[in-house]
Amino acid sequence: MFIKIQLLMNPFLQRLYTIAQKPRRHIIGLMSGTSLDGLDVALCALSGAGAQTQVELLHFATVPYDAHIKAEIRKVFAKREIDFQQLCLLHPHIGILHGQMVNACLEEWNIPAEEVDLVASHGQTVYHAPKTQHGDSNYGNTTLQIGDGDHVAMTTGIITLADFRMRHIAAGGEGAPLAVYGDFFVFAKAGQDRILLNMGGISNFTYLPGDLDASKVFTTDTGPGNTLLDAITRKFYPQMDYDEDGKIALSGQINEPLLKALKDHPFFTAPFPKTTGPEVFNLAYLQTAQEKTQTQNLGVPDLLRTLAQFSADTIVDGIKRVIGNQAFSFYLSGGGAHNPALTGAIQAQFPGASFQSTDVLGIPGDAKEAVLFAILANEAVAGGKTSFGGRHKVPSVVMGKVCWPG
Ligand SMILES: Nc1ncnc2c1ncn2[C@@H]1O[C@H](COP(=O)(O)OP(=O)(O)OP(=O)(O)O)[C@@H](O)[C@H]1O
Ligand SMILES: CC(=O)N[C@H]1[C@@H]2OC[C@@H](O2)[C@@H](O)[C@@H]1O[C@H](C)C(=O)O
Repeated sequence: MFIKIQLLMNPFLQRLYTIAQKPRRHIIGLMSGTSLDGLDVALCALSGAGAQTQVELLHFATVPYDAHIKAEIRKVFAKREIDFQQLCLLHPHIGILHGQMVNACLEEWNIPAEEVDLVASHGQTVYHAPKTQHGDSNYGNTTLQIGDGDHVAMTTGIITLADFRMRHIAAGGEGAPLAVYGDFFVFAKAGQDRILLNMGGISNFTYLPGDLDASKVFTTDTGPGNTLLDAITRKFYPQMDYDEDGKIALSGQINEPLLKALKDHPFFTAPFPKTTGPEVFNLAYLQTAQEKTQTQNLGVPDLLRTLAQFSADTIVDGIKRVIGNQAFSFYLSGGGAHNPALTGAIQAQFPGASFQSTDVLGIPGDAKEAVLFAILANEAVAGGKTSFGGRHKVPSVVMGKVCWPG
């Protein structure tokens, strides 16, 4: 006599269980960063987990935000005071929009949704407030990403992992930078001390020691990347999103008093690792520094050149103070890697170091952050065993909440 034991399991949980056991998973990583340029969509094939992770980027696209949605997001972006209804409206709306953008990419790439195991959705950061920044001793670290994961899952029909940063905070981190996990799993190389430098709206770097010791891996934000450069470009040239190839900046001169005033903020003297955002480094911040130095009438080229030097100097200072002045191998990513006003000013301060894009490591610099979220989702379902040495700011946790597509 046979007794049929039927496991009572949510079929989606069963699907996830199967996905976790697959030797190779197809995961779409989504990132919409602080520059608000659009949604980065990276379809990756992943196998292994932890330091054995293998990732192959199959397809990548940046789906641009139209002017309307950019303006809608800006209403609630990095501001202390907002219309709360606007925030609530945008939360599911962006989830649906991101889901639709994924569907459009899959159609374009001629890939049925059934061939994708997971979507890993970062969402849109609207407010980032580590304790060191908000300063209220009654409260801890916090950050808010909108673009609800359930709506991404329902729109795509694909199990979605979302809201990655909260778990990092719950485990003692500041919610950023998360890049360290993907960087260590995929880009660490025995015998080579590497710096992975990402210059998006905000800049961060990961140090990967050549001895591959996870407890020595280090990551931090350093301050602005492009955020102030973009804000000034948009202010004076409303038809431009950014100073392409740093052309305007490179035609200007550095204003030393303004540069000094810009660096005069407690973020830069606070201990590492740390994180920040456009909540601090915005046009009001620049205006205060200009008022202090009476440089309100500075021409746009000089302003941009000074801002590029400000980003570069604070990146260099962070690396030199935390890791040292060795002849590292630098691998650049993020849109700032395309700006010679920024990269030139950094390279000049590390003579003898090698500078390349992460493209040479197989992951294009523009795709790296979206790929990171695919790696984090892979780790959430199939990994979770790497110890980063009990440091609370690099907690040894897996991240991402599971959202079912039905
Ligand atoms: N050719 C270029 N010349 C100069 N700057 C560029 C160029 N291409 C991109 N950028 C800069 O890169 C920015 C976009 O970078 P990226 O997409 O890495 O930022 P993000 O992911 O939105 O930000 P974050 O990583 O802080 O969340 C643009 O807004 C612009 O400032
Ligand atoms: C809160 C937030 O969205 N921060 C972003 C931003 O963009 C760069 C820097 O600031 C980094 O800290 C982070 O993103 C990347 C993906 C990270 O967490 O590593």
